[in-house]
Amino acid sequence: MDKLVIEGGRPLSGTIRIHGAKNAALPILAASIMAGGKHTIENVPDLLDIRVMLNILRALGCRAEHKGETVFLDMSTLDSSHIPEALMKQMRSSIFLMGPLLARFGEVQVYQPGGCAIGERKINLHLDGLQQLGAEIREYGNTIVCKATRLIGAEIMLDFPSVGATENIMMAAAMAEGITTIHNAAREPEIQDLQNFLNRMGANIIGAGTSTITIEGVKKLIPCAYRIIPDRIVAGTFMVAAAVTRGNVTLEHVCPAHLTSVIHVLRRAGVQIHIDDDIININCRSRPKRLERIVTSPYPAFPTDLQSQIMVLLTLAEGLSVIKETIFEGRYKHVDELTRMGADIRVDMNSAFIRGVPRLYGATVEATDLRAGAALVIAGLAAHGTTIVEQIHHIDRGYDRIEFMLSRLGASISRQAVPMRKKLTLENALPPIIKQTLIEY
Ligand SMILES: CC(=O)N[C@H]1[C@@H](OP(=O)(O)OP(=O)(O)OC[C@H]2O[C@@H](n3ccc(=O)[nH]c3=O)[C@H](O)[C@@H]2O)O[C@H](CO)[C@@H](O)[C@@H]1O
Ligand SMILES: C=C(OP(=O)(O)O)C(=O)O
Repeated sequence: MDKLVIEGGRPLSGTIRIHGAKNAALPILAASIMAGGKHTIENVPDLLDIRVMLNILRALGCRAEHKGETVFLDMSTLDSSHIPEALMKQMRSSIFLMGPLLARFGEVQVYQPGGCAIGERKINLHLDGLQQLGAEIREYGNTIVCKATRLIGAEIMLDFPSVGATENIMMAAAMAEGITTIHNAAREPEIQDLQNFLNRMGANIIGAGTSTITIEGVKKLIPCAYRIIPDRIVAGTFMVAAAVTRGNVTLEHVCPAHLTSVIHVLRRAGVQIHIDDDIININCRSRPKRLERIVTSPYPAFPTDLQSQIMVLLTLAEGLSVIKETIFEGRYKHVDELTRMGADIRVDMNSAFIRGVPRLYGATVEATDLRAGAALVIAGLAAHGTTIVEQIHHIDRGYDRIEFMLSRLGASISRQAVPMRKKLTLENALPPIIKQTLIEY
């Protein structure tokens, strides 16, 4: 178990390159099993979730190697459609394998997935969608068995534009008989990336990026080489970090079009942003302005995955700001930690009221989930004194060595190992003299 130790108060300055998108890479790695043979996937970041996905692929019989930022996959040895429960529970994205395994084997056994505790995160829309394509689904406690002798195209209307359900259905439908139309589909850029990857393998899909996706099933997919899009949430995190520390930072290898809502919100807060092709410069010299209302909603609106980070900026803005979180009911766990650093925040239902304070103070805080952890790191960079962020395995799920990237921008941040605590048992708690007496007795 590691922790991050941050000495705050230094403006970030310099240039860094943004790594590939976790949320694009994970479904694409899952989709690759639909084509037997060798794939090369580039711009894949070295994240905990990616490691888990590669371990699942290995457990299913594939060969998978991650060298630098390239993943080499050989799907010709894939021989199982049963995801081990222990691996399934390590992240939410293990559910992405359901559609592809069903398409390839006609059956799949999975378990309820794990992942960050940010809400209930049901999988009913995934299961309903697969059922509409002809799958028969049985649930035995935690175990889900899904079978389909034939997958047949269907008209599917999602009750909510779920990112994961849209992706799972797209993948299964890519090899179904006939045409599938997904209405009220999610429109995130990662869905367009998945469409591009599937089409590169020979699928026939149009419409990703809009609310209606049409998939004409094909009989066979072929392996391919593909490059993952840049991570818009990592880019957004660094944009906020630059602004909060009143720094001047240039981000390379980003896709500004994927960050429209974020750029708009930061500009409203008084942050200067310059865009040049795939480069974004963030410059902030003064105290941020308050933001009356930020509402997290499906893309292209402001992303829930940047809600905790933007909240840090608002803790230091002049006046009262309001955030409304509409995607995950449990995504305000960073609030208590920020309060311990001096922030003034009140939460009422899904709204957070943030009254800006002149400064935050260093404290020992705990990352409760991935983006909450990133927010605490940003708060530590801006705070007076030392901040220690614990439970950083959550942060490692989505940021490739965050401390390394921030150090390159002049931050004082280091990763330190936390010594393993001795398990507290009655025996461990007894002083040696009493232990000896007991043994003799
Ligand atoms: C790996 C990945 O891409 N993760 C992203 C993906 O997660 P994920 O795909 O899990 O998010 P969804 O869009 O599916 O979830 C959004 C909302 O729908 C609900 N829901 C979802 C599915 C379902 O079957 N039933 C149901 O009720 C969820 O509980 C949540 O309240 O989109 C989220 C919303 O942008 C992001 O925060 C995550 O970073
Ligand atoms: C919630 C997130 O991811 P996941 O869906 O993988 O838990 C995230 O990336 O912020």
